[in-house]
Amino acid sequence: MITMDDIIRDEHPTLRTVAEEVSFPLDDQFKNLASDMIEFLKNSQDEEIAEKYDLRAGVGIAAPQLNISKKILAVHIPAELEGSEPLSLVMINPKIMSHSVQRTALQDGEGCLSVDELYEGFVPRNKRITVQYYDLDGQKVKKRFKGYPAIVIQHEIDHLNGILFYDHINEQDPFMIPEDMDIFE
Ligand SMILES: O=CN(O)C[C@@H](CC1CCCC1)C(=O)N1NCCC[C@H]1C(=O)Nc1ccccn1
Ligand code: NI
Repeated sequence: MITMDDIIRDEHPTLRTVAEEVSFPLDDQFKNLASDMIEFLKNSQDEEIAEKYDLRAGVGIAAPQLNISKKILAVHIPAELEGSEPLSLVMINPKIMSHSVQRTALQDGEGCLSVDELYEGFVPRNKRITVQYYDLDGQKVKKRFKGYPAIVIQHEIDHLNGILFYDHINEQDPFMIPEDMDIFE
């Protein structure tokens, strides 16, 4: 099972590396990795398991955070989460095909399981995105996302491109709200 010891932390070079596309048919190792990633997110959201294995609750994880520089990400947003639809999926070779001009940012900013320091400030994200990706069976999928799921997916796709959330925070005024951005409560 994946624990916090498997998650690399900032300054590790893999976090700043553009990950490689995965080829199909998918090796079993990547199928196993994908299910391990989803299992980690579920475990991290389970109070007892998280307590037992000292897991930090997470709603998304990308393979580079496990020092695997491949374009694989997992998202697991629980049904109980206020203000979001539930979402549980694995994306392989994801690409944002189009997005809204309108942007949004989480009211409390963002954190990252690979970043132990706190970076305060709004992280501007596209409000709506259309993502093309492959599922574990190699099926090509094209799907639109908005709201909290769209924010999580953008945070994870950033990891595949060596980008960390604080790269997006305005240095002069971390809490500035540009004209085209709203705050996601
Ligand atoms: O790349 C992936 N990561 O770095 C894990 C991150 C991904 C999210 C950060 C902002 C958008 C995606 C993550 O999940 N967090 N960031 C650090 C600590 C908190 C934790 C979190 O938001 N947890 C959570 C939220 C709601 C319900 C349950 N748990
Ligand atoms: Ni992260």
